[in-house]
Amino acid sequence: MIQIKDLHKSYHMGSNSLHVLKGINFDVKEGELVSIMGSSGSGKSTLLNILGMLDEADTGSYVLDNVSIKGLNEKIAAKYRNEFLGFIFQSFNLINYKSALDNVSMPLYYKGIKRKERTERAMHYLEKVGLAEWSHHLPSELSGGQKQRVAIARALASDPKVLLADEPTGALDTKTSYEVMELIQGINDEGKTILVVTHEHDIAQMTKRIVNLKDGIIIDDNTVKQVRASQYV
Ligand SMILES: Nc1ncnc2c1ncn2[C@@H]1O[C@H](COP(=O)(O)OP(=O)(O)OP(=O)(O)O)[C@@H](O)[C@H]1O
Repeated sequence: MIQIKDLHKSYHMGSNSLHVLKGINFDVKEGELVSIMGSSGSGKSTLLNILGMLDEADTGSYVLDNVSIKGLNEKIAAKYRNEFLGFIFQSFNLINYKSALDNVSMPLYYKGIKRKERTERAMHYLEKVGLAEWSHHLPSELSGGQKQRVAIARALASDPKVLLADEPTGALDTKTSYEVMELIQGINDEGKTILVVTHEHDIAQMTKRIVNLKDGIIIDDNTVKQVRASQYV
């Protein structure tokens, strides 16, 4: 589903430059649930922004669902972004004056889907995340965990090929974090390819594979089973 080869990215500020990604290689197969881990500044968000087609690498290649992403013009990139990718953010990014239902159905409006189908699809995904009864509530009337569930329903409603989650539990307490991760696991069990950026070990352990970044390079890339086995040696 994703093939990344020798990605490099630097930021330039005046005469200074910061080499943030220093040759990243990895593949993600359809149906995987992968976490990208690393301490602050290791390059996780930079990598996720590139994977999410919000930014471009300086060199290297990125193939998403057999499409080479590098050098696409903005219009085509936006089309692929909408078609292929769903995003989940730490701070939920919901529209505060719109109900849960409207938050979930709004992206479908921009895809040209008719009102009746938009509402049906949005309700279907709100049911899936356990929030059918909250569909007419505003985000301010929902808990953090419920807000993230709305955001997950919104991401799923467009049926993207890949879900990209940037610290999806970063604003949640421990119990709610585990509940949100269990929801993400359930979505993955149904076949969705999901990448989760996190700096928390216990969250990464709830995925199936952990890619560990340090100073812009991958220092480990193991399945969670391998990681657990090595902890008992
Ligand atoms: N737009 C930018 N311009 C200049 N420097 C940047 C920019 N974005 C990130 N950086 C720098 O690049 C490095 C990597 O940042 P990045 O946000 O990718 O790390 P991260 O692992 O996601 O960190 P965190 O967990 O704190 O979000 C940091 O030193 C950061 O200050």
